[in-house]
Amino acid sequence: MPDVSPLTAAALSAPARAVREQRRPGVVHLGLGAFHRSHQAWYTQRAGGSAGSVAAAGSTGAAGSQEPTGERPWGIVAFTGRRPDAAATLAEQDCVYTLVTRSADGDEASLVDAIVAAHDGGDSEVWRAAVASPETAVITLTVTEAAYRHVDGGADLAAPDVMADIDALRRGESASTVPGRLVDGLRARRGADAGTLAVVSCDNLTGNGDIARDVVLSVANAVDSDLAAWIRANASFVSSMVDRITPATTEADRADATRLTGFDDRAVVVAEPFAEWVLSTRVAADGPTDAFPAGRPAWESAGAVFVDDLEPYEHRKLWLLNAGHSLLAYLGPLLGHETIDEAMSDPRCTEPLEQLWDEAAEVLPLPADEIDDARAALRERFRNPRIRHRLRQIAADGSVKLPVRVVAPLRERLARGLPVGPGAATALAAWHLHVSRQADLVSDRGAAGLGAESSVSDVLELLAPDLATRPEPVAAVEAAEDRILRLLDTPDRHRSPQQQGAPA
Ligand SMILES: NC(=O)c1ccc[n+]([C@@H]2O[C@H](COP(=O)([O-])OP(=O)(O)OC[C@H]3O[C@@H](n4cnc5c(N)ncnc54)[C@H](O)[C@@H]3O)[C@@H](O)[C@H]2O)c1
Ligand SMILES: O=P(O)(O)OC[C@@H](O)[C@@H](O)[C@H](O)[C@H](O)CO
Repeated sequence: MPDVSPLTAAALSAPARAVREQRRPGVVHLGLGAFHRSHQAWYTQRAGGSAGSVAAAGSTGAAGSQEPTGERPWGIVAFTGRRPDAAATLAEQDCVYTLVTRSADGDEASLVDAIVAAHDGGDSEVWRAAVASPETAVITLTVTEAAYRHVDGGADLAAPDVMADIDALRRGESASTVPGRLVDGLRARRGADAGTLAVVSCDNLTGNGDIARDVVLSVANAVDSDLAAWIRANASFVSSMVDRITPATTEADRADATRLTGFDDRAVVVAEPFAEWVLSTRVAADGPTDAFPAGRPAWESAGAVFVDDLEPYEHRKLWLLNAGHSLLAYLGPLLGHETIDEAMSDPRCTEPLEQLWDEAAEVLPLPADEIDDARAALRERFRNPRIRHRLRQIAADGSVKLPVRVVAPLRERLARGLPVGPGAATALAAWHLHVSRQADLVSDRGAAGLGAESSVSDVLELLAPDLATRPEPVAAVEAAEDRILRLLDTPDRHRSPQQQGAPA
């Protein structure tokens, strides 16, 4: 390989460097993972300022293409969720990183420079100062579904770490959970009299802004009711539907990026070309009257859409894309597959996938042609052979994901007198087999009680207690489980001899 230099801000073109110097640190982000870098940071970059193009030879594109608007371009102060590593890595390269946009035909690399600072989320002093800064107008979140610690109507106040946070916050000390950290930051903002702001959730949950609000207010109430009242009046909580398939980065991805740019980048992110962001403008009756009371980047100029009623968009995405992902993530490994595209080449996976989509389509509040288009696009996106999206990554935390992706549309069907359907039943049965028979693959503390002896009723009790005593769902999932077990016993041309002996 020709000369490879470490990636720093010096790699940016002169106009991009000029834009970067003007960036206003108005967005604070919590959860500095792959998805934030491929999605919100990319939208923010494209929303204002000039291109973040690569100055060096070998570049193949620019992350931003907007002309300067006259307003200062926005910048992001990003915090890791759990470990400091990602912040340290990014900070070492001036927070500039490569986005590899990977289509079925090839890769395009661009540099993203919208992040202006990266910090360890455990550094509570820096976190408080960032949230309390009068320049901060928006907090965005990508912390995973499980991190909200959500139970009906609020945070799980009986969970030991949430209880510990409440005690710590009462003593004026820092918190460790996401709801606790948000309360800690917002208390500092109240203390600084820095005024209103918006909290935007970008995690795969229905009504994710409402969930963020509920968990924050419940923890704040337990700490200090005046603080809760201040947060209610000053912080808007914005729900958003986010979409861009972004697998965890591998060493091979890093090498690909280096080949394209000539830089050694330790914070590369790879994503599909498709991207969607739909944000709700609806506000709570007792909160700020504007969803973004302190302003925001012009994300719409980068393709984001603002709507009053988000529900159809989030249901489309969660009940088709994410439900399909979860079905494949549990069924696929049982059949010897490792990635989404591998599972998509196996009719034993695609048949229940299409059934799952048929079932969701019947209760989606959208025109049939829109649903057909979305399904056609998903087939193509899932089949992209160059996006190696590992089923194991998607499988994590099924106990939190399945209620949102699979149980919610199923409940909607039952409410309308429709049958359970084999697609949803297969997803739930495959999850049961995954957690009860593939312990080495399971990463889900919510599923800890489901061992080899667990039954379908136990599964439903955990995911959907209201369905656990109803004969139809139990029978449908049991029948689906039998079907999967028969598949596992049947030699198939899709399975290598090694795989044929594996699961059971
Ligand atoms: N990757 C995608 O394709 C994609 C697409 C749409 C939405 N999302 C949403 O973004 C989330 C993150 O995805 P990612 O690809 O960036 O994952 P990632 O593993 O790269 O990053 C996850 C981030 O969340 C933080 N985190 C995890 N658990 C936490 C906890 N308990 N408390 C605080 N922080 C915690 C981690 O520290 C990390 O910063 C997903 O869970 C999903 O809700 C991801
Ligand atoms: O990121 P998670 O863990 O919520 O879910 C895994 C995937 O289903 C998800 O990341 C999708 O790739 C994404 O939602 C596509 O926009």
